[in-house]
Amino acid sequence: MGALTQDAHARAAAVQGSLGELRARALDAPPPIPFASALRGPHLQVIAEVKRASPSKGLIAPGLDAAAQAAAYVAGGAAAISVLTEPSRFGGTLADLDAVARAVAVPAIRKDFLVHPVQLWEARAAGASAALLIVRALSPQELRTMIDAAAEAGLSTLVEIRDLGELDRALAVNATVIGVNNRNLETLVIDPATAPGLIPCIPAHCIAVAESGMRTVADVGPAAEAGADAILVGSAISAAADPADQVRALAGVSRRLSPRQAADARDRIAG
Ligand SMILES: O=P(O)(O)OC[C@@H](O)[C@@H](O)c1c[nH]c2ccccc12
Repeated sequence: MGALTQDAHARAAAVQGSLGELRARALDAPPPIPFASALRGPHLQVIAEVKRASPSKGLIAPGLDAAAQAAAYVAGGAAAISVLTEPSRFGGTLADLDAVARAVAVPAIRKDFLVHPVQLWEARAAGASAALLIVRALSPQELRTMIDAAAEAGLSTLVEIRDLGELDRALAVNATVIGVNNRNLETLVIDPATAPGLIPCIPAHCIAVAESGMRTVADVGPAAEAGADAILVGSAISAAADPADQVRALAGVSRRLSPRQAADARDRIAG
């Protein structure tokens, strides 16, 4: 992940001079669509991702039409669309984000290794309603700066964690939508037990999202059982012959309706 964040710093530096213009474009963009409220419901909500490629899988769907793909996801019931904008490993572009935000009436999320506020203004200028912040990729000071900058830009955040220490850092900056990544971004290895293990520790007032490595309804079961409000799915649906149908199947899973009991869950992990 070091290389990806270094790269992100270089990309941020390259657009630094355009901050004024980006802020002006952000103010002209259609207003952001509420993100957190889109992710609560009796069924598991699906954040469907537009993903052309990845470091672990290589090319997934290099030729996909981002806007058409997002429209198909929404037809299948997706509550929000995640759009990779990282160019070197994920084949993403800000143009994809812009196209998706124009094509659908659900929140679009900028998915990238965001390290600098100017990238949040880029996201809002491209029509995003939310942005991903990866706790592991940011110092505590940077995380605070990015949370504040996102709020100033009018963006909601999806704050990504992988362990209890990172959950505490997310809660310390009042994150409300918290994603638990099953994939270790350093080794790229998926551990499907990560999200189901940590989600019960996420306080009930937050939205809990299980991320990565889920392809089938059976794969989603443990996250739903753990009390996830939403799942984030990319590879499986980006390459699907019928993406609407696949999202529809995943979106049909009932979530556990009892509130998460964060204090108890922590005790179980600690003890
Ligand atoms: O393609 P998958 O295994 O369904 O995963 C989607 C999403 O969780 C993944 O793309 C992701 C989660 N966190 C990230 C951070 C950066 C880049 C990508 C990601």
